[in-house]
Amino acid sequence: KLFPNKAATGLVAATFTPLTPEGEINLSEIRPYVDYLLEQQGVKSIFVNGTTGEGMSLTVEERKLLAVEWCHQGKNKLEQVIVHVGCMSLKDSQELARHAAEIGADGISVISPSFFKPATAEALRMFLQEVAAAAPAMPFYYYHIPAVTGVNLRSRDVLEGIANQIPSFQGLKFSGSDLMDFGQCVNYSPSHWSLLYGIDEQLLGALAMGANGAVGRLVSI
Ligand SMILES: CC(=O)N[C@@H]([C@@H](O)[C@H](O)[C@H](O)CO)[C@@H](O)CC(=O)C(=O)O
Repeated sequence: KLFPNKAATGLVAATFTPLTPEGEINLSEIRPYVDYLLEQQGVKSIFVNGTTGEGMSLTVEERKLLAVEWCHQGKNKLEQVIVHVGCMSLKDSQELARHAAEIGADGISVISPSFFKPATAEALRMFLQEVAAAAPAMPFYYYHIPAVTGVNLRSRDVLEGIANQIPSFQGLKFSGSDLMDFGQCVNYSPSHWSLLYGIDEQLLGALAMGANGAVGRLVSI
């Protein structure tokens, strides 16, 4: 099998990015953070450089340093380290995707570009495809978060035929409140995909609809 079924399920912590008082990334906090998540929260998987981690406000270099440290500290301890690699620039996203593969991350995730927004689901799929192709063996998760991106395309439309364009497609991180769209994604998805819900306050509803897990901030603190 080209892509072993290694989808992230259960609780996934959306990690904060530790900073020094001067605003520099503080890598020394990551090891105790991993231990805290495992020992105090019972969380075995993490989602780094996402919304909570303020990935979109960091430089590509900072994101790489963080991804390296999370993977290093999580090795043989965490089940999954998923690295968010979405950027406004396709080339930056591709660079981060390649980097995540090189450092042994377990998956990558990509948010929609949000300054020049894709007008159609097909246009967004093409962007995702180009990023995924830079790291074709990395399990790939589309990250839907319309309140932040302003991209209100239905995830169900984005998923249409996506496995043909992205053979490494592994699932969806759905941080939207439209449970009808989420439910339609559940109905469409093959069983080896993982549908991770991202609004902690609505998690019970999403679990009832078939979510395989959650990516959230409330377990990260
Ligand atoms: C906008 C936002 O930060 N949403 C959070 C939620 O965990 C959110 O903090 C929670 O529902 C509390 O409102 C997660 O979806 C974030 C997340 O998965 C990420 O950091 O990538």
